[in-house]
Amino acid sequence: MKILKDVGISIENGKDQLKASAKNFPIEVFYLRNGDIPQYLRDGVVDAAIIGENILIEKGNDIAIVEKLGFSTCKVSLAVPKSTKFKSVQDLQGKRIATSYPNTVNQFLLKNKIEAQLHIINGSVEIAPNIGLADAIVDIVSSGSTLFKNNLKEVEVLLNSEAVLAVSPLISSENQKILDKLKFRFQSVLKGRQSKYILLNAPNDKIPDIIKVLPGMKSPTILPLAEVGWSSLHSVIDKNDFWEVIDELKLHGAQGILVCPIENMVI
Ligand SMILES: Nc1ncnc2c1ncn2[C@@H]1O[C@H](COP(=O)(O)OP(=O)(O)OP(=O)(O)O)[C@@H](O)[C@H]1O
Ligand SMILES: O=P(O)(O)OC[C@H]1O[C@H](OP(=O)(O)OP(=O)(O)O)[C@H](O)[C@@H]1O
Ligand SMILES: [Mg+2]
Repeated sequence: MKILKDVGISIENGKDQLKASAKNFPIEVFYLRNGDIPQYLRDGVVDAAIIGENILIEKGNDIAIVEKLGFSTCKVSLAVPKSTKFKSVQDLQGKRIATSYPNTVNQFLLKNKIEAQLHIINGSVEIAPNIGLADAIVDIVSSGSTLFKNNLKEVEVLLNSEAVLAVSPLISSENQKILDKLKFRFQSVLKGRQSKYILLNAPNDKIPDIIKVLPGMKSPTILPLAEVGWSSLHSVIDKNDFWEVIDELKLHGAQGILVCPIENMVI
């Protein structure tokens, strides 16, 4: 809902309403059960969906991903009780594994030539070893606190997941055009989230060194300050390089450094 809001699409949905229209963009939004979405896409009931990649891997291998969206990141992991001496995945031979992700687990077992017994359950998977239902589990791990609370330890990551925009194979060319517009807006917001706008003041003789640290989208903007011999530089930096860049800029004589968030970045 936040990414839709950030791309300027406002959804009019009353309390607990499962179908809503956008006020200012030609889409309808359905709030559907996560695990049902791959089938809705396959059948063309919906043209596109925002869904966890882990669910597509489990139930919708045939469905194309349009864009990775960078939120709801999690792993699908194998975990065993803390007290279990676990050396390698071969220790799973003949063991019982509880999971809501049977296809993902079966593929993993096949790849590792392991024969194990699967217990498919829909939720509260982490409790399975404690109630004697299984020797190991495969489930979503994010912070790891659910594993910790249930005395389990993660021993293998089967896959990494994040929210994605997925498309129905039956989408019409008319609706594909709308989806392309949506994808473009998502990309602009995601690039913006990844970047910061930076402004700083520097003596003119330091500008060549500073430009090397600040490549920007094309090249930095340089504006003269009222004080002779000084300029203001504006540029865009990657959020992840932020602190290293600031340290280098200071070394090169930059002053009055301002860093601002970017709402949208259209390249
Ligand atoms: N703790 C978490 N941290 C990050 N992402 C998560 C977490 N739990 C779930 N997700 C992501 O969100 C998606 C939906 O979560 P989950 O499967 O828990 O749905 P749910 O709301 O419990 O739905 P359902 O009731 O249909 O099972 C998951 O497929 C996964 O991609
Ligand atoms: O590593 P953590 O940060 O603890 O997150 C992982 C937990 O989050 C999800 O459960 P959720 O709270 O969605 O409950 P659910 O079982 O009802 O889906 C998932 O099924 C794990 O149990
Ligand atoms: Mg959940």
